[in-house]
Amino acid sequence: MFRWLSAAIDGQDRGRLEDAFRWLYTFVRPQSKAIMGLMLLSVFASALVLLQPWLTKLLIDDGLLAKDYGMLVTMSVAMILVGVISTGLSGINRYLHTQLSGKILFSLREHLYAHLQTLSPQFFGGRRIGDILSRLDGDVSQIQRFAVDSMFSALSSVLGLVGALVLLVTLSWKLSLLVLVLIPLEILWLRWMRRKVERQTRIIRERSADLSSFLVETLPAMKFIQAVSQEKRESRKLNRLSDSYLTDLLKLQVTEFFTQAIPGTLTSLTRATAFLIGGYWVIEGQWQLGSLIAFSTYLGMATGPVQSLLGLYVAIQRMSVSLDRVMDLRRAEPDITAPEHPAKLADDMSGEICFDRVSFSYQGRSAPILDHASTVFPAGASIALIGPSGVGKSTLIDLLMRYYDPEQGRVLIDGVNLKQLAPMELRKRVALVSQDITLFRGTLMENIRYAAPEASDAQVQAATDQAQLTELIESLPMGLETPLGERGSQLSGGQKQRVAIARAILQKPAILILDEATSAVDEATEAEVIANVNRIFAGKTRILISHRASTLSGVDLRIELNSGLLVAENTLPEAE
Ligand SMILES: Nc1ncnc2c1ncn2[C@@H]1O[C@H](COP(=O)(O)OP(=O)(O)OP(=O)(O)O)[C@@H](O)[C@H]1O
Repeated sequence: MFRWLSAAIDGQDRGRLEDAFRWLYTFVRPQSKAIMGLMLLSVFASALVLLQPWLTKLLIDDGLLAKDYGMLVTMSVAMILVGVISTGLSGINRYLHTQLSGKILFSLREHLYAHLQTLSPQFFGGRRIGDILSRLDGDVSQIQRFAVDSMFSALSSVLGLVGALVLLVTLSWKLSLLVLVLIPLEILWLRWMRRKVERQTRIIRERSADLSSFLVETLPAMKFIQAVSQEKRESRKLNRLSDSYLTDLLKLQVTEFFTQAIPGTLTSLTRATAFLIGGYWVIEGQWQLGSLIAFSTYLGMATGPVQSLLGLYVAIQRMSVSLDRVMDLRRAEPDITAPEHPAKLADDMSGEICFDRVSFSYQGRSAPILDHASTVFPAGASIALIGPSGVGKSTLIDLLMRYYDPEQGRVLIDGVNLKQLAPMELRKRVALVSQDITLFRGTLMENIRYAAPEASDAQVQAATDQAQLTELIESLPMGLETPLGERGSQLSGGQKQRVAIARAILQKPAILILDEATSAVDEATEAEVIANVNRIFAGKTRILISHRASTLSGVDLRIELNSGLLVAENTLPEAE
């Protein structure tokens, strides 16, 4: 089946597509019971649809023309019953269909989201967020529409087609020959058009990704755009993107129109021919009027499914484009993985960090950030990591958090190579407060608890006191329960930093990193925050990165990063 589907699609690597279908099937399989139920319903519904014209034929030929009142009443009642049952079935069908389709759509999206969560910053850095969004939204919906809607419509089409063909032949095998001419012509036409549809669909999906990317990039940056008075420029950009989307959409519409219109016209021609020949037979008394009317209805019923089955071609082309775009996300491999048997860090770990001849450079950049750099961040000490801007201090922290692995050398915590640890285990023990504070829509309380959802109210209260947040909380209308708005837009830079520090306090890490974490607060508040941090995290390893001398005064050790090397210098007098 997967091979057949892949073979029906042009322009793509078949093996790759077969894999994609197999992957898609893993989401459909768990729903097999619901699918069977819906299939049964479809069989019933199709049978009822096919019954209607036959009842009409009996009503005309055996009731009206034969002047049989009993038959007239029976057929009328039967028609009403069939109509009512059909309506009931279509209601149930719709409900179950939406349920099934929703389940497949959401499990697909949740699976992809979980996969994205395993990917490194390198992946997200190299992609436009709007493009990822468009794949997760539009493309996933397109696949779901195919996996459920098109498949069921294909099933009822096959049932409708077979049933209608049988009844057509029963009514008149001679006139049925017309269908034999019509169907091959339609198939030939659609085969010819499908490559065009596939190409244009791909373009449309890309245009839609361009639009999403534009909105995702510019909406959060609106304040900056206003500040530099570039609103018109962005509006023009949106206008250009919309224009090119519309142009390509219209091209696709025209192609799709002709793809469907030619078979439609052929059907009308066939129908007219059937009326001409059949009508002649009725006038000549060789055929009955009811049979002619039923024949014409069944002809429509036979060509309708042929069209929708062939329209399935178009749906497959559209879906294969989306499937490939989604699989592109699925195929992205996580750079950082947990080893099969990960090591554990002791509960009372000391927090010593060792860089052992570590080399690292970013892809596409020639200058290495670290070049056989070695040093030890002693356990329980407060250490200033210093170096000029852009030298690689944050990168070093990324290596320590294992967002990247070194090209050479090892990073060790308590003597354990980070590569032997599950990233989650490591990151639970290291709290990082960086320059960019991530806050989510939700209350202040929820944001502070983000890294330690199990923390009690009293613990949150204590953490906010230690992070100098008391005054802010008192000024907020609902205290800790105040909603923060999109990405904490109601807080100042310094307040955000203190929220992040409270968060880190609750995480109870063995190692704390403050990467420019207090740069946005005034020196007096900073001194207080740092004094508190030193008190709360006494005995834990603390790494401070700052360009402010005051932040770094009073540390136990300074480690300088320069030209890819790490050099440690003691700041305290040697102990006796
Ligand atoms: N994802 C990336 N891909 C390629 N190059 C990068 C990436 N991130 C950072 N760099 C480059 O690596 C170098 C080190 O950046 P990093 O942010 O680690 O410096 P830093 O010492 O923390 O700087 P600052 O003190 O200004 O915060 C810079 O030259 C930067 O341009």
